[in-house]
Amino acid sequence: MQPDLLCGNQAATVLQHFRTHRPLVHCLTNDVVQTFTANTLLALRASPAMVPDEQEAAQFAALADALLINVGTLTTPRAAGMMAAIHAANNAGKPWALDPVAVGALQLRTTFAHQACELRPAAIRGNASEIMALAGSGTGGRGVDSLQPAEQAIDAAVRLARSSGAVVAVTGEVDYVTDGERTLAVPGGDVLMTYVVGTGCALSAVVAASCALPGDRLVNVAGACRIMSCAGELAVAASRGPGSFVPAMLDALWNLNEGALA
Ligand SMILES: Nc1ncnc2c1ncn2[C@@H]1O[C@H](COP(=O)(O)OP(=O)(O)OP(=O)(O)O)[C@@H](O)[C@H]1O
Ligand SMILES: Cc1ncsc1CCO
Ligand SMILES: [Mg+2]
Repeated sequence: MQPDLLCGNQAATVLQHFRTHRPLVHCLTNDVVQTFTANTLLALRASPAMVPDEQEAAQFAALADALLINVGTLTTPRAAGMMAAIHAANNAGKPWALDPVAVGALQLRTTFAHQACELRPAAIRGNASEIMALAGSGTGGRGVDSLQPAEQAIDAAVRLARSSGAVVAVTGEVDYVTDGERTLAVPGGDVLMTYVVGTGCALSAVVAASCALPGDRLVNVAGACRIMSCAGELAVAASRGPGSFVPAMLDALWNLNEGALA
């Protein structure tokens, strides 16, 4: 089945909803990407808060609009805090998203991610190797990097969406977003984005936030992907390499408009 292309006006609506609803996003993410993730959400006018302590995480997940669980630098105590937050979010009816960083060969995070998939995530966002490993059709990537193109993970993403109930986004040169029945293709971005740490992790925070916005969750998650890939393109055009890319990316998110998304 050929995926449909996400329309520019659908992405523009998602961007507008970010700016009017300003979702409060509880981010339990890895040590490498905390500041970039928070700044990415702020540039979209959302509100990030990192609250990792197990007791506080359970309290805060019930208050926030959405929760991000990213296993990039998972440790046993952090896993306990994340599980407490997931249960609190579920009990409060709040959506949460999973980023299965480097899931596959490493035991703690792989076991944790499989358990998390049983707990009704609203969305899962990963690169091709991660999504294939989580769907049971691969052993993961090269550390946090993918060894496969996103196209190769579409079937795995569809299976994972059906088994977990989540909207699954698999990113790469083209991003594919599926609810297990419909699949949307989201073009754009630039290969330079893979040479700056955390573009995928920050996207996962935007995906989590998008699940708290009004509208169809599939379109919201695809819109989140388009917002990041579009800002990435604009940032590459305005920068000279990975160093100047990061501030250019935040500026591009801040200034993003309907015309660019179309
Ligand atoms: N070859 C490419 N061409 C264009 N855009 C790309 C390419 N590869 C990735 N991207 C974009 O980069 C962003 C991050 O996706 P990627 O698949 O690299 O995530 P990731 O591997 O989880 O990254 P990280 O773990 O560093 O956060 C997405 O917006 C995606 O569309
Ligand atoms: C480099 C790295 N190592 C663990 S998490 C992370 C961020 C990219 O996923
Ligand atoms: Mg990643």
